[in-house]
Amino acid sequence: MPGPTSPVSRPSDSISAGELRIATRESPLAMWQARHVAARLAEHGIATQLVPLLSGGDTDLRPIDGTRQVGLFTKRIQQALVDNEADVAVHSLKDLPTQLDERFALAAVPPREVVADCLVSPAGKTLAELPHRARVGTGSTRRMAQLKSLRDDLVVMPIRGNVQTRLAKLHAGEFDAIVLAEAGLLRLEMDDLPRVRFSLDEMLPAPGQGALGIEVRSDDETALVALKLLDDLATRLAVVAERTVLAALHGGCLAPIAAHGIVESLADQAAGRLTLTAVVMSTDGTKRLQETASCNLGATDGEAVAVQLGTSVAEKLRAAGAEELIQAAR
Ligand SMILES: NCc1[nH]cc(CCC(=O)O)c1CC(=O)O
Repeated sequence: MPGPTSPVSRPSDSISAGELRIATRESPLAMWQARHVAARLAEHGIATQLVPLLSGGDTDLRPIDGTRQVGLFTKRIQQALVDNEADVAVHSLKDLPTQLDERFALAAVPPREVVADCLVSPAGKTLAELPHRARVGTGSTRRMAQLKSLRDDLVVMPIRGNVQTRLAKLHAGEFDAIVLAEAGLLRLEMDDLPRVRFSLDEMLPAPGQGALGIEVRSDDETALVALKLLDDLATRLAVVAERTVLAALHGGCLAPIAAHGIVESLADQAAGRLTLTAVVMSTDGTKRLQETASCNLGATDGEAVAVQLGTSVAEKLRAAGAEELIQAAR
């Protein structure tokens, strides 16, 4: 233990000079996320450089783990870590497959801001205000199922593309409304876009929604120490629990599975508590399985507790018939 006169050692003192290279795709959301991480690191005196990666072309398709279905959004920037073109990969955690690659460490999960989904329509209507048989755009079975259970007259239609593309389709009149993660809109500085936030009871979010996940090479101590500065334990434990449900039910990002974790009183270790709610639905919204469970965090390894909680919630959902609903949605 250092004596009272020793200088206080801050983690950033041990980071050697040199810029950390942050890989980013060129979409506006990806660029915002990379710049956000650069700004947070700058607050700790850590210099960075953005490495924009061209999207499209063969490089996008190089499989890094043998599978092509999962991780479409995340692979290109992971490849930049493997090729040593960059040191830091910033993801929307929602897009990061639950099966993590051992070559990378999830070095930081920064504080989550807005977790909820919202309904976006030209006049900012609530779901109840939309006309009979309104056309609502979403590509997500999770959102489709919850929309149908709220209003079974709605015509839920598939929509693709990035946030800007979806908004353009809405404003071209292809849909009466669309559902988006509010976090994405806020990151894109669309604060003034007419929208109505769903409550968590109406529309439980996707595992990891609204959070970022930052990967570095597992053996890159410099990057690990630097990114650790941005890690928020409460958010990390919540998303670990949420993602454990998805993994345990073999859900993948296309399954009608929602999960939301929340940590209370983390500062007071003895009272810290993690609560997890997860939902599995039929895509037509008529069947809904829901489980909620809590655990004390105590002084134990929080992540192990979060995994246990996620596993036990997934087990209860499975016992209630979750896998049948997930299979049927494929
Ligand atoms: N799959 C696309 C995607 N990935 C992350 C976000 C938004 C930000 C987030 O959820 O963290 C979005 C758009 C959306 O779902 O509306």
